[in-house]
Amino acid sequence: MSNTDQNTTEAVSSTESNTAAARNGTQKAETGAIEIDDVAKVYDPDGDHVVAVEDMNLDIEANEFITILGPSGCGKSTVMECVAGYLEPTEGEVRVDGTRVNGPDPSRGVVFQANRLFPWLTIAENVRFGPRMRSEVDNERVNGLIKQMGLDGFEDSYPHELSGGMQQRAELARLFANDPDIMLMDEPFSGLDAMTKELMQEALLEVWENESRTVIFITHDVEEAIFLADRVVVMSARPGRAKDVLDVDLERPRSLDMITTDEFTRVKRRALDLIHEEAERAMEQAAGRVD
Ligand SMILES: Nc1ncnc2c1ncn2[C@@H]1O[C@H](COP(=O)(O)OP(=O)(O)OP(=O)(O)O)[C@@H](O)[C@H]1O
Repeated sequence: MSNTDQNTTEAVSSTESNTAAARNGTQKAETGAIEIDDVAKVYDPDGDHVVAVEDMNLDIEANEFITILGPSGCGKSTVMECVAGYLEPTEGEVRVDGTRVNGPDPSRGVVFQANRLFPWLTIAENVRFGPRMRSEVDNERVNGLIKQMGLDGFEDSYPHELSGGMQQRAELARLFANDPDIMLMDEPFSGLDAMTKELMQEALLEVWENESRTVIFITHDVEEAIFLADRVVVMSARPGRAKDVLDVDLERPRSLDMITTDEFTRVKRRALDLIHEEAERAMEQAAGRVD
């Protein structure tokens, strides 16, 4: 084995033991740092040349919870898909723990707005699916996640027998069961009623606070973005880039009554001002008044 191979093997195994220890709650994993480095993405269907994202730069630390806000069509999903490895940037690159992203990887789990549970599998089978594919089923962990998501008693139900909120909770349990270092969530709660959404936010934070991972969470809901995040990224109108990054200086664990604090109000006011500016710019763009 070359020195380089040996070093790499040692680095990987120390990362694995670090991750395992962190999942057992003894320390935080240090994997899952993301660098979005000068990323641009141009879509060119039928020669239309849509510059979706340009000059996008963002460094995210391992275990950070980042939310992304921005006007419709500004490129939020495009950025997330570049991090997931579903899309290749036209310029620049995304690195995870220093390594360039070249395609999808199980260490980066993705959740979309519409849940992707398999309709022909029960809830427990859905949650077990990823670990089973890797021959790594830990029934205690799967049952624990089902319980944490308030789904005990529904293990043998099929997705269509559950409400939308319960299906989305099953989707979260499935995501955590896959044990990704990075969780990429594209408006996962946007179809839910206000009460269910609050319960989902609390459930997500509860599991995340126990088992730190890096999260990028896209939302159009300013309060949701602030309540969940360590930092809120506000993107500019298309072509999207990080217009500003707002620190959320609220202690954890978070509770919903924090939305009345001065800090919450400060961040909310700033976020709304930025979004308003960008929404106006997007409308002027659409009307052909600015580039
Ligand atoms: N496959 C594609 N081909 C052509 N254009 C695309 C494609 N995917 C996205 N776009 C365009 O790129 C821009 C950014 O899209 P994207 O979905 O990333 O934005 P978004 O901020 O996530 O939008 P929303 O908030 O509405 O979900 C939009 O103008 C969109 O129409």
